[in-house]
Amino acid sequence: MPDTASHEPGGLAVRDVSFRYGSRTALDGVGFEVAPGRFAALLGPNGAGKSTLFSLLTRLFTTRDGRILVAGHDLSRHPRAALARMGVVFQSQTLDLDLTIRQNLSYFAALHGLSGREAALRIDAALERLAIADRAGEKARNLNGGHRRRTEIARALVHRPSVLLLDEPTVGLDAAARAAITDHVHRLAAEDGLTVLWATHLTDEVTDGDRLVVLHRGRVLADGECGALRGGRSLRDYFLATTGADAPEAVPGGPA
Ligand SMILES: Nc1ncnc2c1ncn2[C@@H]1O[C@H](COP(=O)(O)OP(=O)(O)OP(=O)(O)O)[C@@H](O)[C@H]1O
Repeated sequence: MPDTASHEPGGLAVRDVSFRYGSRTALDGVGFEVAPGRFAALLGPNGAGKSTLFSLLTRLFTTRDGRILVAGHDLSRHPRAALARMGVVFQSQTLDLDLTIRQNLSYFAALHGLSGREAALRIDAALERLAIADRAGEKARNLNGGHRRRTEIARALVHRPSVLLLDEPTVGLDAAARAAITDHVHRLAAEDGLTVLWATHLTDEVTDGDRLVVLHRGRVLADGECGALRGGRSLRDYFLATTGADAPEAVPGGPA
């Protein structure tokens, strides 16, 4: 049985965060909060600043402008405590293709100080949760893109984070795999209480009950429940009207 009651509650808060690359402003006073157990979509066109924000959230970059709180822990003052509560799925693929699925997760568990029976139980639970337990003994190289992504999500859950960050996690996947992964991660929030921040430029990955943060040219243009924000319009039309940017939303056969 997957261990689903394992995620301590804890939300995410981004407060007045700014970042510049030299003279170029990439983020300008960005602020939003994601309540514990909510799925939040960070929707923005290319160049909006999503990857820059993810780099700040994961401490690849740091800034003095603004604050980030992960499950109540200030990322710049208590980075270890904050990062320990965070799971991350990066945009580019980060599995060791020559290792099995289980080995990839075991290696990651060891980095978090987990080994033996405890690590094995957690790995089993995470693989079950992403419905890839039956592939555990296979080398990552033999998996398709969708299953590799699921493995990365499972790996991000092994240390039982309360906040899960995903940076455009469906890039390069076909419509069916995209729908499956979008659905899996929505369920992690709804059923397991995980706080999720899902960066995307695809409007069909966002559902009406999701928290929606629209980022454009480094600023938050809208923040609220998706269904309420879009009203009678499609999300794509709402997004176009809000940003003036084009959104390559629906891939035929993609998530509803
Ligand atoms: N290393 C860098 N040096 C200078 N400017 C950069 C650098 N990285 C990003 N930028 C600029 O910062 C802004 C935000 O870029 P960022 O990559 O964060 O956006 P994004 O929303 O993630 O877009 P994409 O989906 O294309 O990755 C853009 O104007 C981009 O050109």
